[in-house]
This record gives sequence, C-alpha cells and structure tokens, in this order.
Amino acid sequence: MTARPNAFPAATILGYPRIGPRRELKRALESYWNGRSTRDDLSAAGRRLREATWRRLTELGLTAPPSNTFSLYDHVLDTAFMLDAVPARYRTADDVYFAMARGTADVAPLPMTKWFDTNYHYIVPEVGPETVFRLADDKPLREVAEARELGISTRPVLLGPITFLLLSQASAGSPDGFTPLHRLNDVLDVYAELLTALAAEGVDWVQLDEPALVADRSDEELAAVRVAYERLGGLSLADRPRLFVSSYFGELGAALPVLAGCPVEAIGLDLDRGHDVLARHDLGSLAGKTVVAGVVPGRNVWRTHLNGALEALRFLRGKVGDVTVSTSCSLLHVPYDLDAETDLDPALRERLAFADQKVGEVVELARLLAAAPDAVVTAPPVRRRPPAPEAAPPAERSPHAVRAAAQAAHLRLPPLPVTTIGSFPQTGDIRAARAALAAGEITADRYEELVKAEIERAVRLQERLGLDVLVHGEPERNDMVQYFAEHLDGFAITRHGWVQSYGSRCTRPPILHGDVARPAPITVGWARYAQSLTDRPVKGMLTGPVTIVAWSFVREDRPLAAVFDQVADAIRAEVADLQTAGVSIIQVDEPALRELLPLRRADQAAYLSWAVGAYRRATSVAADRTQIHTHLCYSDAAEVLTAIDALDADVTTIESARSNARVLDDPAMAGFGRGLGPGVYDIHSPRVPSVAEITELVETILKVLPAEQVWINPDCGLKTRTYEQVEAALANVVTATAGIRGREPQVLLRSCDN
Ligand SMILES: CN1c2c(nc(N)[nH]c2=O)NC[C@@H]1CNc1ccc(C(=O)N[C@@H](CCC(=O)N[C@@H](CCC(=O)N[C@@H](CCC(=O)O)C(=O)O)C(=O)O)C(=O)O)cc1
Ligand SMILES: N[C@@H](CCS)C(=O)O
Ligand SMILES: [Zn+2]
Repeated sequence: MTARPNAFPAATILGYPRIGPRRELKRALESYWNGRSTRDDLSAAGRRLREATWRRLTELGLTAPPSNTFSLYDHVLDTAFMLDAVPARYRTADDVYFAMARGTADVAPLPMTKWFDTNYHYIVPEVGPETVFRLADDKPLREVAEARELGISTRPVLLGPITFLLLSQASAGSPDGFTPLHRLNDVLDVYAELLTALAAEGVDWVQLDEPALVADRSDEELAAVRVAYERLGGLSLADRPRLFVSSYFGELGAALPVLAGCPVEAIGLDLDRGHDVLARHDLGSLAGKTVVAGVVPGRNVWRTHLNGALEALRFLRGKVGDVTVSTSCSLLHVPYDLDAETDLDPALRERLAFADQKVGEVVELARLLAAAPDAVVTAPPVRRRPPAPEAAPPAERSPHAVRAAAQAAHLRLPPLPVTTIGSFPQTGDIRAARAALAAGEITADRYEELVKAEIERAVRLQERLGLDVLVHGEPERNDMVQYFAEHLDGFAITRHGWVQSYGSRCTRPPILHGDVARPAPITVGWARYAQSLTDRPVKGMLTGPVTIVAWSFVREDRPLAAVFDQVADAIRAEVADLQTAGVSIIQVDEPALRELLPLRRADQAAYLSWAVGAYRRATSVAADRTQIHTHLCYSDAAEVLTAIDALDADVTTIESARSNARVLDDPAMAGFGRGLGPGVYDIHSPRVPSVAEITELVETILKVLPAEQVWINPDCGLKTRTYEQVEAALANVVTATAGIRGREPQVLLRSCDN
C-alpha cells in the first residue's frame, strides 16, 4: 500500500481481538490469578500477544496498525487506571488493577456491564468530585515504543474522554446532580498531557473512540463534545498528533455536525449500522476532513459485499476530504481467523470472514478504491435487511393472579424462596470429559455417567444447604447458547472461534446460517434425571430466543423477526416437552434482552415489541400451574422494566448485588407486579459475601418490594466459580434468609396464605 505522508493510511481497522488465537491471554491470566505464575510472566504473555498482533496485521497489509488495543482485562478499566481514577478502597491492594476488576477478599470489585449492545463487558469506572486525575500510567506510550522496537509504527487507540465519562458512574456520596461529565475539564488536562507526550514520541495519529456518540445525547452532552474536541484539537500540531475521532455501533446523528465543526483531522463513521448517514446528512461539513469509512462490518462474520462497499466509498470520495477504508468497529467482537476452522461446511465457509479475513477485505477495498475511476457516484448505496413480516400475536396465558394461585397451591414454597440461576461450577473434570468425548477418547455412555454424577453432586449440595427450588446445574452445557445451537438445525459451531466476553471469559458464538428447527428434545432427559433425585422442585432450564439470537452470528438474508420466531418455536417445543415430563418450574433465560435494545430511543419500541413477542411465543404454551421464570443479568433492568413486565414471566431474577441493589432505586421497580429475585451474591467475583452483607441487601430489597413477591438468589449462574466458593456463599445466603424469615413471622404467614 502506498504511504501518504502525514495522511491517514488508506486502510485500517479500529481494533483487533486480544485474547489470543488460542486464548493465550486467558491461560496467562488464570495462571497468574491462581498463583501459578508471576505478574512478570503475565506481562511477558501480553507482550508476546501484542507482537504477534502487530506482525500479523502488517503481514496482512496494514501500514500503521492500531496499538493500545490490547488490555489485560478491559480497556475502560485501563483508561480509569491510566487517569488514576482509582477509588481509595483499592489503593492498598497487592494488585490494584485486578482488585478493581475482580475484587479482593475485603473489597468488592467495581461493577461490570455490557459494552453498548455487545456481549463484551466493561468495568464501570467510579468518578466523583474527589477524584484527582493525573497521568498515572503510560501504557499507550509504552505500546508505541514496543511496536517501534519491532520496526512497526502504530496508531494508539484511546477511549475518548466523553465516552469515558459517560460510561463512568458517580462515586457514592457525590452531591445530588453531580455526573462524571462535570469533571470533563480535569480529564481533558490529562488527555492533553498524554497527546503531547505521544507527539514527543513521534506519533502521527491518535484514535479517540467515542461510541457513546451514536446514542441519543442531550444538548449538554453535545456541548461537552464541542468543549472536548475544541480543546484537544486546539493544541498546536507541534504538541499533539493528528486526531481521529471514531464512532461505531450506529450513526452519529446530532453529534456529526458538532464533531465536524471541531478541529479534528479525521472522523470515523460506522457505515454498516449507520449506513443511512450517507443519505441523510449533508456531508459537506466533512469536506476538509479525512473520513474513516467503516464499510467492513466488525460485528458479524459474513463476507462484505465488496461492490456495495466500494460504491459507498466512491460516493463519499466525491463529498469529503480523504477517504480511508476501515472496519465499522473494533474486530474485538469476531474470532481471529477462519483458516483455523477446517471442519466447517465449505459452502458456509465461502460466505464467512473472521477478523483476519476482514483485514484482507479492508486492504482489498482500499486497493480497489485507489484503482477506481474518479467518476462521481451520486446516489448513496442502500443496504438493508428485508422488511419484517407481521408476526402472529402470541397466544395468551391466563392472567397472572390465576396462575399465581394455581402455582402456590401446587408448589407450596416458603416465603422468600431461595434458588440459584441455573449453572453450578463447570469443573475442570467435566470440561475435560467433554473434550475427551469430542476427541473420541470416551464413549457417550461414559460421558452421560459423568454428567449425571455432576448433576447429583449439585442436587445433593443444594438439598444439604437447604435451598427451596433446585437446579440441575447445567454441567452438560459448554455454554448456555452454544449448547442449544449444537442441538438445533440451522446453526454451525466453530472450533477456535473464541470471542472475549469479559476478562478471561470467552464464548464461541454459533453461526445461525439456515432455518432453525428442533429435531428432538434437548434438555428433557437431564431434567427428568435431576428431578428423580429429590422431592424438592427442580427448575427446567432453557435459553430464550432473544438471547440465542443475540449471542450468535445471525444470517442477514432473512428478517430478524422471522429468525426470532423460528428460534422461539424451537424453545416452545422444549417448554411443552418439559411440562409433559412433569417439570413444574421452567426458567427461560433472557439475559440479552437489554443488550439488543437499540441505542437510539426511536428504535426501541419496535425491538421490544418483537423481542417480547418471541419470548411469549416460546413460553405461552405453559399451563397455569407451570411457573415460568426468567433471568436477566444486568444492573440497569429498570430501563427495560416495561418489557420485562411484558414478558409475563411469573418470576424474574435479575443482577443486583454487584451494583449494591441500585437497580431498586428506580421507582418503577416498586410497581413490578410479579415474583422478583434481585441478586444478593455477586458471582463475577471470587469473593464470598458474608451473612451480614447479604442480610443488608435483602433488607434493602424488602424496603422496596412486598415480601411475598421476593425471591432470594445470586446475580447469575455459578459456572465461573469453584465449589468451595459456591458452597460458602450459598450457605451464607440460606443463613441470611433464615434469619430474616425468623425475624419477620408475618412474612411467613402472608406468603403461606398466598
Ligand atoms: C452468562 N453470560 C454469558 C454470556 N454469553 C454467553 N454466550 N454465555 C454466557 O454464559 N454473556 C453474558 C454472561 C457473561 N459472559 C460469560 C461468557 C463466558 C463464560 C465462560 O465461562 N466461558 C468459558 C468457556 C465456556 C465453554 O465454551 N466451555 C467449553 C470449552 C472449554 C474449554 O476451554 N476446553 C478446553 C479443554 C477442556 C479442558 O481440559 O478444560 C480447551 O478447549 O482448551 C466446555 O465447557 O466444553 C471460559 O472459560 O471462558 C462465562 C460468562
Ligand atoms: N442459566 C444460566 C443463566 C446465565 S445468564 C446460568 O445459570 O448460567
Ligand atoms: Zn445471568
């Protein structure tokens, strides 16, 4: 590729996976956390991964690959750490960075939540009036120097100051009305210092990621954008690199003219999800800027329609300054390399592109654009999914009160029933057994024996601890989505297609490429076995249609609503079969309901209506006395409370402990009319919560919700914890609940009458 002096490279990507093609970072992290290796070993593993990434990207044809896209845990946490936004309670920890991410024996971690509408989770920084910002870590500079030693010039990627502050939460004790954005000027001081240091290192361009700008933003927030980029762009070019402000996950909308009016040299547009920008906006304001055109989708695994992308690039070229070909967002959300997938059906493979193939597409498009005649393309190309068909209205269940009475008579549960979310620890043994089955080293019968032994272990433990509604523990599942995808028609599974979900945790999103159908029952045998071991009710456990779709790579040649309906029908058949098998409580998890919520308010109602429709389609086959549970694990449930209500589940369990039951602050929570289990145990941390802590959380919950509605449960499944941690934590949950039941006998009476 020809270099353009001081110009942005003709082809680029906004970021790249960092977990390692064989999950090398996962292994290095877990080894360090388990005390089997040192911090230096971990740093060395990081260095090897960065070197491999820069070399690979150079080999694939990028002239100045991005740097600082690597992170030991999360890039938002890196930014907080770099700015020294470290709450005082973590400062004395042995490893401050990981204490913020994972907590210590004494201190809970910072909350973690979804990165926009993806399945990646970031650590939520805490910013208050008391935070003293300073450039406490020079990671972006170190990475530039590290790459330069390899003979590679890079473009450091920073999380932009606006997105950093909008994603932060106000520290406890901040005065009313305070928001982290009020600290913008202080944060800008540090960004300015950093930019100057990067310029002194000889860095030409810096990328500032501002994905928060593709959501609806208030006038005050847009004014903050102007302040930020007038300030940073206002530094002289001797004191700063050229600035590339990237946006992704949608269209910039009202933020586009604001950014265009700021003295930044390049602006990134998501032309996959925000392709309408070409038709809707007067691009004249970008005339003097470089536009980094995100035409290669970074959120799916399908090959790019090169002709359509080239049309969009040529249209843009006629309107703006320089045009650079790019991915629509970081490639963090797709697997590394299709070439590692030797088992995929060749007809499907042909349609796919993973990260490395997408880099190839970007490079190829830049070549085609350079070679394309300068003829003006006047009409912006249109690329859309086919329109959704009218979904048939879901069949209705009886009103909740009728169902609740039937269920109470049938289940006879105590007040404040204690349950878990489904999974018990995925032990090394059970994972090894699954690997051995796949390798043909053990028979299917032997595997079944091992899974049954794990189910029995989980059931016996729950009985011994005194839980009220048991689960089988999900030991037969590699992942709550992948497992179902493996048993449904229409999906393909990869062997190495790992994508980071948070920290060291990864998933292999299935590829939904054909018509979805359920050839045979999936969970009924395990559910029957688990129930045969105990007299207490054991919940049947399914993943809902929205979550299966959200956590898969989904075909784009069919309307999304039609895909949802096919998946919903498959799950509906499973609900019906579980019920016939005598399972009286069936949980249909929808942790991704909130995640898929469109970032723009204008698009949310339509989404919620067909997402809710799909859920109800899957569950409305349940009889009155079958109790339907759902589970959603994010702390901002209040935002979609109406939709959660519309799911019409009898009981909903949600994440709450990790954010100290803040979810209950929303007044709407008090009006939630069905069973609700706000989590009282943060399962993302190895910490075991004490009886006192759990009691306090339950008391907080009981201040907001009537006791007869309340369920006691962890935030989410226990698969990432050890049996030792789980046993101790659940024992404390049961003790705390017993203490509260004992103190409040009226609660007992009310619920028994119910
Ligand atoms: C609940 N969450 C989930 C999300 N997304 C999902 N798709 N699934 C979820 O459960 N999003 C929101 C939340 C939080 N996110 C996660 C994501 C991932 C995990 C997790 O625990 N992941 C595991 C991998 C799970 C898995 O697929 N396991 C397989 C393969 C295991 C493996 O590594 N095998 C070894 C060989 C076997 C051995 O000897 O150990 C190998 O291949 O080398 C399985 O169990 O068979 C992770 O470890 O990252 C949790 C929450
Ligand atoms: N039933 C699943 C839900 C996770 S969101 C589990 O317990 O792991
Ligand atoms: Zn969950």
